[in-house]
Amino acid sequence: MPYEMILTETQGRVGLIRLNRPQALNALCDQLMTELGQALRDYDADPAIAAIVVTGSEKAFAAGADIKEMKDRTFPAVYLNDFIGERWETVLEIRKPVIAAVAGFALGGGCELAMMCDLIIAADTAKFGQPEINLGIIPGAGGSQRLTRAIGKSKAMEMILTGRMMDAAEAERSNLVCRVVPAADLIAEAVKIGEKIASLSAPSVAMAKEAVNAAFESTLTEGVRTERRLFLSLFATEDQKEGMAAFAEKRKPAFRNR
Ligand SMILES: CC(C)=CC(=O)SCCNC(=O)CCNC(=O)[C@H](O)C(C)(C)COP(=O)(O)OP(=O)(O)OC[C@H]1O[C@@H](n2cnc3c(N)ncnc32)[C@H](O)[C@@H]1OP(=O)(O)O
Repeated sequence: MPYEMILTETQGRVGLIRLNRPQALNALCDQLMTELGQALRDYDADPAIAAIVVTGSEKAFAAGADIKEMKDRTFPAVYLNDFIGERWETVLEIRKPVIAAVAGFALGGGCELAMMCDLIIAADTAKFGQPEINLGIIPGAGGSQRLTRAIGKSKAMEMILTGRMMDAAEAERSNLVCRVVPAADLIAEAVKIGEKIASLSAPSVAMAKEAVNAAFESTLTEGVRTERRLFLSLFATEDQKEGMAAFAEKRKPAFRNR
């Protein structure tokens, strides 16, 4: 499918999706979110791809939902059309690791999209925020929940109640992002993480993702139970035998994803 608002390219076994609506700072309109969802599904289904990087431009990862598109929507329209749910949560359905590579603004829905990804790597130019309060609304794509779990109640409350932005250094200190890198290195570093993941056993990668996500979606007891079930099931894979044999034999493992 030809895209108008995103660009896709593959680098080795990493699928790169670039939001490409520069005139609106990658504001997340319906068309962009539909295209993003399609590209994510395509890479998820592609056996040649092991990890996905979602990025924006130097100036903006995404400045949020498209305010101009959304401003005249009525309650029945947003409710009946399941605004947000319908298009925004595709990234949560993706089984392969999804890395958000954020430079510039990641605001509102942009910050929420980044937080729906499995990890966020940030350029030193990144700015995160949930400024919806300035528009007379609140976060609607999970920001009040995911930001609070990532950075804690007090800081999340301050950001969401005042609309204050957080720079990259603060985002790293607050555990919102895994790492901050110079802007010029952002894509290369994100792809490097994807390539490292691609070199590992796909079943263990998928189960590691499922186990970490269980920490967000269940109680500690349920999460530990999920981890245990996944951990034990990996002993049914050839890759577990190969990984441990390779360690004992002091050689590199040759994983076959089974
Ligand atoms: C997910 C849900 C449910 C909700 C949301 O996400 S609500 C949106 C939350 N985001 C915001 O409130 C951020 C809005 N944008 C800004 O505050 C500023 O644009 C900025 C601080 C990110 C950057 O300011 P700057 O002065 O550098 O650039 P602008 O001239 O303001 O923007 C350039 C160009 O982009 C258009 N733009 C920016 N953000 C959006 C947006 N979220 N929706 C639609 N359009 C956006 C902006 O209007 C301008 O275009 P025009 O010159 O053609 O008006």
